[in-house]
Amino acid sequence: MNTASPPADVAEGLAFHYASGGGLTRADLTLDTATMTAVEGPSGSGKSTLLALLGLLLSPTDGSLRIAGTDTGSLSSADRDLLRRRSIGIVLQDLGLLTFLNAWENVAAAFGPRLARHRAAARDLLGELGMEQLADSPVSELSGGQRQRVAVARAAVKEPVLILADEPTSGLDPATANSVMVSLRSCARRGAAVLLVTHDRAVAERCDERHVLDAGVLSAASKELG
Ligand SMILES: Nc1ncnc2c1ncn2[C@@H]1O[C@H](COP(=O)(O)OP(=O)(O)OP(=O)(O)O)[C@@H](O)[C@H]1O
Repeated sequence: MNTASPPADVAEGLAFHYASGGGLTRADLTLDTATMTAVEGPSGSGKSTLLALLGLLLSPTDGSLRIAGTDTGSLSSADRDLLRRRSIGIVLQDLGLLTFLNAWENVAAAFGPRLARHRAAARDLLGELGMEQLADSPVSELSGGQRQRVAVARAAVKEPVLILADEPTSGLDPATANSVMVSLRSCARRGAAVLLVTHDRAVAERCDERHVLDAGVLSAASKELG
């Protein structure tokens, strides 16, 4: 971990209340660069809401959020979009890959429509994530784990300070889940703060920091949890 760098993300008293009454009651969280952090929690505890807040996809009803040194509370919607595009990579559960493009084109698409300009960066990163041989494959022909790694590469290729991953190993067999975790670790080694939400204790245990969400309240995982 690079302790000289300021945190990628600091949330204080972050909260979001849906009209239904559900949501996120309180999250205090610091995400350091080059570090993997897990948030565990049962269904309905607020994991997706937290991820959407950290990804600037939702605006908090309370609390503050600083990303890459910028206080997001005072930003216009255009500036929030800009900060998201520059500083955050998101791997959603529904990966949102473009099925008519191949693997490297999907990664390059993170930069915009001029795919060929970013061919080298996209292929290099896929190579780092163990996907060199599959860079030219249509994503429709890739396995679930391979697609997940393409989505990780797409989130990471612009070298965001923060990478958010929603259940990145969900539905994968242990070997494939391992390859996805290795890919996320590789992103952290490149300097990103990586946050993943998971139901899977074994996945959380591979992270440097662990937090638990319970009924909308985030707290540090106690060491005796393992
Ligand atoms: N769009 C919405 N409108 C109203 N309530 C919502 C909405 N999305 C989520 N909620 C409520 O907010 C709470 C937290 O939901 P959230 O999806 O963040 O939980 P989660 O931990 O991600 O669940 P899961 O693991 O099942 O995806 C739940 O009580 C849920 O019913």
